Amino acid sequence: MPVEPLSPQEIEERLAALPGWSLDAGRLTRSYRLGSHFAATAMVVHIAQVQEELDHHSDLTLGYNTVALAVHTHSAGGAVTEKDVELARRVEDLAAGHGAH
Ligand SMILES: C[C@H](O)[C@H](O)[C@H]1CNC2=NC(N)=NC(=O)C2=N1
Repeated sequence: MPVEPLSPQEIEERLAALPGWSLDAGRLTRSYRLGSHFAATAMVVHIAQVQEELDHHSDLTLGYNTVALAVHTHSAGGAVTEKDVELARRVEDLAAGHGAH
């Protein structure tokens, strides 16, 4: 089933409930800082598991002690959709357990 693009107002509403997330160059983005490179790496693996479960994948960047995500929906022509919001929510849910902030 095709996913519909969210309107700018819908994106703002979703972002209001996702502190730390923003719309940057048409993608939902957030960066996290962690306690070590190993902790950041473990979070990347956890996010990869969620992305496989959802069959929805961000551009996921591992730094020394940072993890950054940028996501939009390829199958919706690069628009932001509920699938991106769902991934952002799932990442928020797991972030605290990794000590990410
Ligand atoms: C075949 C597979 O379901 C698709 O290619 C999925 C994979 N992950 C995806 N991720 C993102 N961000 N957008 C998509 O449209 C998408 N499509």
